[in-house]
This record gives sequence, structure tokens and C-alpha cells, in this order.
Amino acid sequence: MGSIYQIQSFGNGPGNVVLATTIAERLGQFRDDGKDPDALQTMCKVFIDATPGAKRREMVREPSLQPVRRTIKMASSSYLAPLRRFCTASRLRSPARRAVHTAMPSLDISPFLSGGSGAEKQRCAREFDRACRSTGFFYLDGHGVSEHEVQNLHRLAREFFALPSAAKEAIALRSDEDFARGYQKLGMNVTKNEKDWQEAIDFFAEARTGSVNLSSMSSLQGIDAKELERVQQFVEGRNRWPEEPADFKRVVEAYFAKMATVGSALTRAMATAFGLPENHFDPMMNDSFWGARIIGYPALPVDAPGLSCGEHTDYGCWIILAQDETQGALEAKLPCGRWEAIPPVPGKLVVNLGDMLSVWTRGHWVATEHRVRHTSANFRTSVVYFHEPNFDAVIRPLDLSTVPRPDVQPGSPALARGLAGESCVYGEHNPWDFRHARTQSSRVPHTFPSSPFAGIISESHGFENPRAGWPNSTGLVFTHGFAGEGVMNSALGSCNIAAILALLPEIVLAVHPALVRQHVAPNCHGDDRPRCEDSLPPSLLRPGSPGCPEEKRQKREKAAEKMRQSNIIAQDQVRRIGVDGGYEHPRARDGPEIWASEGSYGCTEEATT
Ligand SMILES: O=C(O)CCC(=O)C(=O)O
Ligand SMILES: [Fe+2]
Repeated sequence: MGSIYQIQSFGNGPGNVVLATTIAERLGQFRDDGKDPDALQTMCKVFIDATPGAKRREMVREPSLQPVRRTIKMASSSYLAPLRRFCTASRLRSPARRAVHTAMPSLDISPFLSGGSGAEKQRCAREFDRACRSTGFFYLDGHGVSEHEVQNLHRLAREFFALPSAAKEAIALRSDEDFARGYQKLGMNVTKNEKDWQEAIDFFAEARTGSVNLSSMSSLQGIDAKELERVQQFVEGRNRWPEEPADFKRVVEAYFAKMATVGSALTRAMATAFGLPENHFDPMMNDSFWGARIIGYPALPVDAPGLSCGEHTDYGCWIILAQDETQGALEAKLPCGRWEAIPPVPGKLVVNLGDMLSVWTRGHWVATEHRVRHTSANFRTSVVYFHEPNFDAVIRPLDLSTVPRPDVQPGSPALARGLAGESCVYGEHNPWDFRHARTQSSRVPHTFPSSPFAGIISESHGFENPRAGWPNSTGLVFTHGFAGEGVMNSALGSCNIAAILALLPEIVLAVHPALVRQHVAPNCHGDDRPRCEDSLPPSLLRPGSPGCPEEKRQKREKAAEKMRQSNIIAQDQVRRIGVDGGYEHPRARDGPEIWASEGSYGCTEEATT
């Protein structure tokens, strides 16, 4: 049998308990068949992946979970490795996947970070200069961050992105505040007019009140008071931290603090590379208006427009990336025009240069275009730190007339400015929409009015991504409260369930219209987002089905009764598995009754009227 398992489970509500029991039964059968001896482990690990730590501990104590208890207990941060092996070993592997090798140089920055000798620094600066002129991308060693710290960071990021939407939205960007710091759900980040297939938390330096002299910034002259206030709000805004995972703030802040020291070391290396005193740039960089993003990437649907992160150059100076273990998602454009994968290398960070460095060095150093195409099935995380000048520092292109430079064409506006010797100020970059300042991306809040993926992508752990593997799969899809949770958690009231069903016949195994209808219309937020039941395919509106208008009330009552009796399991799902998957669940013999779920989010039957 194929090997795709969709397990979406977020707590120890009664529905999840039944789900887990079902999984256990299914796994038992799997083992008996001897078809996939690793399946037990793998499936439980997926299950755990979707379940926050505290809930998981509760689940371990839950008696009905005895069959999977041992595996739950065994879960540790290393669970992703076998999961990934499982994903990449199967047909899930993207055919476009490339061999992992890279031409990117590697630089040991420790001489500038921890007091190297003059000779060591000179050597480091030379290598550094070479990398900045050629690839504009390099691996970084000697940065003082342990592999353990990086892994911990990614674990926390994954745990955060695995939280229900409501918890994530609790720290969403706020239009009544700076609209820059906080959580952005999937689709909010836009690069070159395409939505990026990512969710993220954005952070910026928190300038002390009055520490940035906005009135000295020429591009802010003459703007109205309200706009000026917005810029001020941005500069002096405060980062938004999630309550969960508990350690998140401490670990992330500690990491950012280390990145600030690494950024300073890179800046000292830059000064040395241009024959300047090491601290030459201190006045411009000593109060860095840094930015950072913790990004979560579900797998990119095969034919979705856009990329996980669209092709772009970053706007500022040093961008320091800590990728998780996902291979080949990040790509940089080589001077020959070829896209080269920048795979993660244990112990190394990745650095790339932003446009301001091209301006600063009059085009001697390159800001390389890059993008993220995350096509494997896992949920990728990446932590991106942008080391920038002080918000109001004037960056004057260096006088490098004595330094030989290759023939540079002004390929970007920033580079053209640099070549022309124009100064720039980080905070002046499009100050009327300061959110552009970090990258060339613009961020526009988006909804998914008719995305066929809408019901799936929310709460995504990569596995939910249909296009990553499901179309070719004969796999079994275990899903609890599937469409409903998708809709509720992502506030995607208008998602097109019909399109999902049409595109993904496998999901019909898992999503019964009763579940869809119950959870979708009207949504559990109690607002007036559109209902989806009208978009159900006619085949699912047959007489007797809960989509059929005249049967609605009767079916709802029946479903409610069943729900009271035994919580979840879409009976029809089980029956169809019996047909399609060669597996007959004992309950399949009870007939085609629908058993609705109350789900983990308290969407009750009453809400469907
Ligand atoms: O996800 C990554 O590794 C890179 C993201 C990136 O380039 C950006 O956010 O500017
Ligand atoms: Fe970037």
C-alpha cells in the first residue's frame, strides 16, 4: 500500500482519542501484513508532530491510547529524522530533487568574533572579500552558535507553527500598532505580487524612545504628521512573543543577541577587507536596526503560483540564515544565471548580502538573488536575521577607486544608485511603507477566497499538502475534523471544499460532507463568512446525504446523536477504506451512517443551522 498518512490532531479531545485508537488498530493490521514495518513508528511520529508538548503528555496518560503509548513516550526532538527519511524514501520525493552539493564558499569568522591575530584577520578578510565579490552567499563557521542551539531554535519554531491558529493569531501583526512585528499567516507575505507559501513571525530591533532622529531623515521631510507617527511607531514598536512554547522568547532572544555580535564581526571584517580600521563603520552600525523572521514553510503545492519565498534580493546588509535540515529548498542565482541549491550544512550558518552592501561598495559586492522552493513533504523552518545599519545612519558609498573591480552592470536600482555614488539610509527605504524596508517583498494581507488548498494548508505540517504527494498516492488519509479545522483555524470561511474534493479524490476517503458542512457553515468564529456547503459536488448531495437540503435537519439530529454516543469517525470513510484500501474496520459493517465529530475546537452542531 502507498505510504501517505495524513494525521491532523491537536489535543486530547475525544475525537483525537478515537482517531488515535483508529490509527493504532490500523497500525496493528499493517504489522500483521508485514507491509511496512516502520509504519507504526512513522505514523505515531506524525501524530506527535501535530500535537503540542503539554497535550502530548496528557495523551500519554490517556488509557485508550495504550497501543501507541510507547511510541508517544519515545518521541523526542529527533523524531523528525525518521519522518523525513520516510518522506524522502517514498514516492513523496520530488522528481526535481537535486543532488546535494554546492559551490558556495565557507568562511570562518572567528578571528573577528573572538580576538584573532592581525594575520588571521587579514586572511579572513581576504576570503570574505572574495566570497562577497563572487557569490554573495557563503557558509559561516566560527560563529559561536552550537548546533544544539540551532536545533533547539527550530524545534521551538516548529512547535509554535504547530499551534492552533488562534494561538498564533494572538501575536499577529496589528494594524493598530506597527503592523510590522508579529505573526503573519500563510499567504500574507508577498514577493513580486505572488503570495509566498510560508507563515512567519517578524521581529525588529526595538529602538529606545527618542533614540532615532527621524527629523534628520531627508525623505521624511514634508510627510504629514500621521505618517511620521507611523514610522515612529515602527521604529519604537515592541516585538510580539507567543506564550507557547514556554522557552520561545528566551531562546530566540538569546539567538538574536548572538546574531548581533556576528553581524558586528562581519562589519569589522568588511572594514578590514577595504583596508579601513576595523571599527570604521561603528558609528553607522552601533545601534543596528536589525530585523528577523522565523519562517515556517509547508511544502509548496506543485502547481501553486509563486514560490515558498519568491526570487528576491534582500534590501539591507548582512543576512544570516539558520536553516533546518531540509535539503535543497533555498537556492541562490549564480552569476551564470543557474539556480544553485544552498543545502544546510550542520554547524554552519549561511550568509548572504543585501542591496545596501552593493550600494555601499559601489557594486564591488553582490547582493545575490535567491528564493526558496520547498517541495519535499516536511514542514521547513528557517530563522533569518537581518543585520542592518542604524535606522537613521547615512551610508555613503565607499571610495574604492583604487580597488580593482570587475565590470559591474547596474542590475538593480540599488546597485545603480551605488554605482552612481549615491548615499542611502536604511530607514529611508520607502519609508511610507516601511515594511518594504527589509526585503523587496511587500506584505499585503491576503485571504484565500477560492484556493483549492485552503482547507488543507492551515495547521500545516507539510504533510497536509496535497500536491506534494497525494495525487500519486494510494495512501490512507486519517483526518480528524479535517475541513472544519482548516476552515476554523485559518478563518478561511470561503474555501472551496468542492475544489478540494475534485482535485484530491483521496480526501474523499477522509472528509465526509457531514464533517465539512458541520464545521464550515457558518464558521465557529460566529461571523458571517460564507458557507461552503453549496459548493459541494452534486455527487455528494445525493438524497440521504447531509448535503441534500431536505434531509439536512434530520441528518443533523442523527449526527448529533451519534456524536454524543461515540464522538468521531466518519463511517463512510471507514467503509470506503474497506473498498479502496483492502482494510475493513469493524465498524464498517454498521452501515453507511454518518458519525459527526464535535472536533477539538468546540464547533457544535448548533452552529450549523
Ligand atoms: O527561508 C530561507 O532560508 C530564506 C528566506 C529569505 O530569503 C528571506 O526571508 O529573505
Ligand atoms: Fe532573502
